[in-house]
Amino acid sequence: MASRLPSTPPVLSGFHYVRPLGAGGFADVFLFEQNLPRRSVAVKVLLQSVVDAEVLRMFNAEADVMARLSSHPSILTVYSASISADGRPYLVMEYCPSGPAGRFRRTPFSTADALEVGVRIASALETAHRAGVLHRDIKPSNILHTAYGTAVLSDFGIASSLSHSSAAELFAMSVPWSAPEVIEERTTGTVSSEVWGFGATLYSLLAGRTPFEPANGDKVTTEQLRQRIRRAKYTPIVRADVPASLNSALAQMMSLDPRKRPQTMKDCAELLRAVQAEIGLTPTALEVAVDAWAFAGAPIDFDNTLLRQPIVAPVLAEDSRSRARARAKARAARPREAAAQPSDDGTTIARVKPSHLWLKLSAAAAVGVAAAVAIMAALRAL
Ligand SMILES: Nc1ncnc2c1ncn2[C@@H]1O[C@H](COP(=O)(O)OP(=O)(O)OP(=O)(O)O)[C@@H](O)[C@H]1O
Repeated sequence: MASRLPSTPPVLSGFHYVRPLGAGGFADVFLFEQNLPRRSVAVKVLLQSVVDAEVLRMFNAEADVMARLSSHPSILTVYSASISADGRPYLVMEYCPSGPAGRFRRTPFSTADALEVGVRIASALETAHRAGVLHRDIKPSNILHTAYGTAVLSDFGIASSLSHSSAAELFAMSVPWSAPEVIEERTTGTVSSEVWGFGATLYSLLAGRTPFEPANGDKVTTEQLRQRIRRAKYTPIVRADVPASLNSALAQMMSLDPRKRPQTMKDCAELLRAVQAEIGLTPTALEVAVDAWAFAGAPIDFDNTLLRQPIVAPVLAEDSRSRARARAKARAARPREAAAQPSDDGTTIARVKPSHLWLKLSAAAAVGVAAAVAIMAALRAL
């Protein structure tokens, strides 16, 4: 959390301000009460002082990425995004009462809890990767717990495209959880560097310290920490309830050579699920979006720097009248007697609609009655 006072909460129509929740590098997060539907929401507001084209680009990308991904059960839900009356872009999100960030140093996670969180977050990341998105900032403070106690991945503030855009030029990192190749600025992010960040995060939750801090509690400078990460010497977590297989999985995720790490987040999840099975736990379900979803929709534009707001579409009377005319014209042009439908094997089946049948019967009856009247009149005239 940033060591500064939170900015003034924005005045938002339809929401009541409650209290500050936290502060990051670019934004403050406040608890608000939404009026309709009534619910508590977390509102992330960009700091006025940092709003420039690059920050707007990151904000737009975060809003779009989270909206695209937040139907995943382990990704924080975003409800809406807009701009406050005083010009600050904001995101309205699901409120999460807690997260591991504050407590993992005091109370490390049990192996069972860490494995469950691990499989959930690995599923979320695998889904993001399949949608072409890299998170690029995996760390304990970006995992939150929902009101129902489940872990969700948050803060896609520096996310970028897997297929690279100008966002990929940006080097951004949280050193204790960053891969050696990111620390050395050889890459801005890859699936392999995410695997490292994920392993380092899981290690932190279990060990109560980040993986390259000295185990004896000695303090190190950021530069010393960078050097230790560059050497990537894995220190096993010595705890009775942490099996060798879990240390081995974490060591693989934090291999110096990216080619020796698990190749996907799904592979990471499977390693953790195998540990769960080994120690008698029911493996946590792997929730990964199907490909049909991952490839649906336009790709996210990571370069958009516009000040965007929701638009209320005007409904023009003239427009709706001309659309009604067009609909009537289309109806008139439709064939009267038959509606054709292709069947599965390509055969076209024509059905006569019952209403048309009724019209035909009525017409036939009318013709019959008229003929009878004419015959009667002719007979009378004789
Ligand atoms: N949905 C939420 N519900 C509750 N608290 C939240 C929520 N989102 C963020 N917070 C709190 O606000 C703090 C700031 O969040 P933010 O996403 O700006 O970034 P950060 O990861 O802490 O910082 P940075 O992005 O600079 O690394 C978080 O650490 C967390 O305590």
